[in-house]
Amino acid sequence: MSRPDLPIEALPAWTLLNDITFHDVKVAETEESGYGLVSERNLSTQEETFDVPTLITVPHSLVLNVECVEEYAKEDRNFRQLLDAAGHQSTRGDILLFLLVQTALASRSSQPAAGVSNPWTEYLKFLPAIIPVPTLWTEDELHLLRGTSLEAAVGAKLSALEAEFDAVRESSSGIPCWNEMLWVENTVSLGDWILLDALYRSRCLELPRSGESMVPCIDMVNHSASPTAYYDENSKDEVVLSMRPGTNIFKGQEVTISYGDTKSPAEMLFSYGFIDPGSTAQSLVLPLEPFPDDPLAKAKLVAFGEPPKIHMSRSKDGTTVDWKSPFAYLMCVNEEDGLEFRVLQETDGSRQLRVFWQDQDVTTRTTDFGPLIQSHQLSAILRLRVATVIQQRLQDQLDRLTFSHIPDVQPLAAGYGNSSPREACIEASLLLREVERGILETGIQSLEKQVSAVDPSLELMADENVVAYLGSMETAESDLANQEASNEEDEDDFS
Ligand SMILES: C[S@@+](CC[C@H](N)C(=O)[O-])C[C@H]1O[C@@H](n2cnc3c(N)ncnc32)[C@H](O)[C@@H]1O
Repeated sequence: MSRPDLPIEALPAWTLLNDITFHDVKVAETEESGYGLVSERNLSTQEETFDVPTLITVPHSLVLNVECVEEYAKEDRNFRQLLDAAGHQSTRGDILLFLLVQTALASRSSQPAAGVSNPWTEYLKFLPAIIPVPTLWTEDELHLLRGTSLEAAVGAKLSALEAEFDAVRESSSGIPCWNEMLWVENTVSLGDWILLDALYRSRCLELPRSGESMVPCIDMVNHSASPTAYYDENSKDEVVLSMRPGTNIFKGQEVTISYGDTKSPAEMLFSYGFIDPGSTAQSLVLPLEPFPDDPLAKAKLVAFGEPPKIHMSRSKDGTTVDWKSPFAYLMCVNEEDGLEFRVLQETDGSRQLRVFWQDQDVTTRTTDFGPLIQSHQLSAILRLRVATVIQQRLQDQLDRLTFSHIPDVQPLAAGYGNSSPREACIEASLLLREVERGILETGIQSLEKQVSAVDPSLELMADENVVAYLGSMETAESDLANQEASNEEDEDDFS
């Protein structure tokens, strides 16, 4: 669907009509980040002040959150049917349905069969049609992410978006007006759904009272590691953008906020389409899979209840990596260690999977196996298993990152319609690869120290149970070797 654009010069008229006030700032084209907010005069605030200047005020009625979607459904009976059939599962899902309908309305020149226009119908026309997040990258650009944590994440997201769109299509096909407008006339496609998801992800805010929301005009403010403004809700529930205390903004300078300083580079790229090295946390999240030959793998996944992951974060000085992976502990314990699954029949006939650890019901504590194994007699061995699993997973990821073939790319020259990756995608992916490689290498080194048998002072290897366990393994191995040697002798005899 082609969404008609409105020039940014028309935004002041739209804001006036909708009671949004701008004080000494305007939305304008920036050099590198699309539209942004620019100061129209020199502004400054004292360090210790509560009386900070307000730059933008947006009425509560324009805040697009789950209540706003509900209110809209009260005015529009047809949308109510669509929301009841395909919505009410998440704030994001309801807002996407609302945006889908507004986009469909905005793209129609004739009187629509369904849907009631509201301020968002027009506002959407000011928003960019090109959003640099990886779910909207081309095939060639996605190849640049091979071996990074985003490789699997972007693929999984695209599959999830396709499934979501199919579900909306399916559940609304029985409602005549939406069936005609959305599906028979093919007014919207999967591509539109992916674009709306990207718009939502890159522009939604977490407000203190209104929760997850989109706010017109505040969503025109770009990010900086040294932000000069922040958003909040005032006593009238209006959303306000205010200057930070102790800042100076010169005439013509961009006003910025922080999109958060605890997000990983992958998260920044995934949500916003850029990485700011000055404000990202040195962290990395990798998916983890149970051992393929573990007969309890399925039960462990069901009992764990969420996708297994490894979270890693590197210290500020870059020398150590901390990791967390509650599933890795569950993954590494077995029946002989005291793990048991039982299926219990409830009085209402339903069946429930229960998890037992050393005869204690720990069904509600499956993410706690780290602490749970502490009291086990072979706790050090179990921790050694876990450390080895994590180390191997990091090594596999590092190998994939190192050996995945990155095409020798030439950036897309402006104005040329070829399929080469865009320069911003190349730069962002190279930065992501560099950061993730550093975290993986440091993580592997930290784990190597833990599991290394070379340094006897190290915690795991110094544990007497581990030494005894490895000693028994060595004896078993040498018994096996002796047995094989004597078999060979036998074979020699036969020959
Ligand atoms: C909330 S919107 C801000 C307004 C946006 N620039 C526009 O043209 O509508 C967030 C998007 O702005 C861009 N952006 C914001 N801050 C940026 C930065 N520091 N560097 C690069 N792009 C940035 C990214 O494309 C991001 O997805």
